[in-house]
Parts: sequence; structure tokens; C-alpha cells
Amino acid sequence: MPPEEIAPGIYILHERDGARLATRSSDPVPVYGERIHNGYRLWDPYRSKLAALILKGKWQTLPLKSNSRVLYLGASTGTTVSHVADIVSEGLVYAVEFSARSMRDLVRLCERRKNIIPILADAAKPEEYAPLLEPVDLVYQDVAQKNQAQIASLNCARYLGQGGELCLMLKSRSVDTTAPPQAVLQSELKKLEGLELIKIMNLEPFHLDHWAVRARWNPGPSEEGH
Ligand SMILES: C[S@@+](CC[C@H](N)C(=O)[O-])C[C@H]1O[C@@H](n2cnc3c(N)ncnc32)[C@H](O)[C@@H]1O
Repeated sequence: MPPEEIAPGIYILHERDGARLATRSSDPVPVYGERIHNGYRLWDPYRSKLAALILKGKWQTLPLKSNSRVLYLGASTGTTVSHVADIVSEGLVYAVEFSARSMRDLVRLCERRKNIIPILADAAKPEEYAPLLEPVDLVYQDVAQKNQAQIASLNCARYLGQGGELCLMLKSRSVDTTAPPQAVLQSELKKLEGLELIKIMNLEPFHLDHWAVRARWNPGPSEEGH
């Protein structure tokens, strides 16, 4: 069976042992040891929360088109960033990471992919990378920090236009290790400012105590004009 395009730039490969998620790239070199078949890079939901979200969401994915611009917070060495860059092949991924060690690998990836801009910065200080960015269509965040919701709100207020979206990978144990995960989730959701919730999805069994939170930038009159 030929690969099935389930959303722009996102594919299901029907292999003998089951269906596999993939993106497409002309680069024949694997980024993190993933298998590549005829230009289709397999995308492991245990390695990438975004892959888990796409599989669990039954393909109702993010508002990504080939020319979308994405602000990616918590890029690490580029595992998920590389797949996002495949999807937005004519767009841009601004990849923010504050670990110099991870950034070294990320920069190597950027030498091979022309649509990723590596930014060594703290996502909690979005003003610091303002000179490098234009407004984006999607803020994707995966930073496992205590103040995850606050970081997301600050970045959305600065970089999302009306109707732009947030995809927040919320790890409840990074916020509070002792409180029940559901309670942490609810209290973090209340901290999202100017954002209208679209959907919340638990990422088990791929990622324990993680939720994907999708929201749309929809500020009240007092928050407009950022
Ligand atoms: C769970 S890993 C991200 C994995 C990556 N999103 C992926 O799927 O390939 C979290 C990353 O966020 C980075 N990080 C944490 N807090 C940050 C901050 N305030 N600013 C920038 N990066 C941060 C960490 O250094 C780490 O590399």
C-alpha cells in the first residue's frame, strides 16, 4: 500500500508489522537514528510528544501548512524539530533552546536543514530573541519547567497573531511532583492568558503525566495590540 498523507506533510506508512507515522525529507542522513524509507522518515511516538499527539488525536493535527512559521520552545537536539521542519518545508522553525550542549547538535542539524533557525536563549525571556523573529502561526512548547504555562503565555502574547495557535506539551511532574496530575493540569490551564482552549489530550501510554494542550490566541480588548 502506498504511503497515505493524513495531513499536509504527515504520512502513515503501512508496513508488514503495522502502521507507522512519518514525515518526508530529501536529507538521507537520520537525525536521531530513525529509519528512512524512500525519503520517508519514521517518526517515533515514544521519542516525540508531537508524534504521540498526532497518533492519539487520530490525525486531527496542528494548523501546519508547508509555509507555516513555528516558534519551537525547548528544541533540545532537534528530534521533533526535524520533523516539524519537514512538515513546514517552505516555512520556518525558530528553535529556542537554552542548553549549550544540546545546541551543538541542533546547530549541526541546522547546517543540513535550511528552514531551522537555532536560538540559544531562555524561553522565559522572549524579549531577548525579539530581533530574530517575525510573528508565527504556531508556538510549540516542550520545556518541562515549573512555570510552563507562564512561559507559554509570554511567548504567545509576543509572537502569535490573532487566530495563531499554541501547542503546549505540559508535564505535570515538572510543576509539582506531589500533587495529583489532574489538579496540576487544571491549575496550569488557569494560568494561560489570552488563550482560548481548543483541546486537551493525555499522551499516555507514550508519555506518562504529559498532556498536549492546544489553544488559540484570542486576547481580550485590554491585551490586544502587543
Ligand atoms: C523534553 S526536552 C525537549 C525535547 C524536544 N522537544 C523533542 O521532542 O525533541 C526539554 C528541553 O527544553 C529545554 N529547556 C528547558 N527549559 C528551557 C527554557 N527556559 N528555555 C529554553 N529551553 C529550555 C531543555 O534544555 C531540554 O532540552
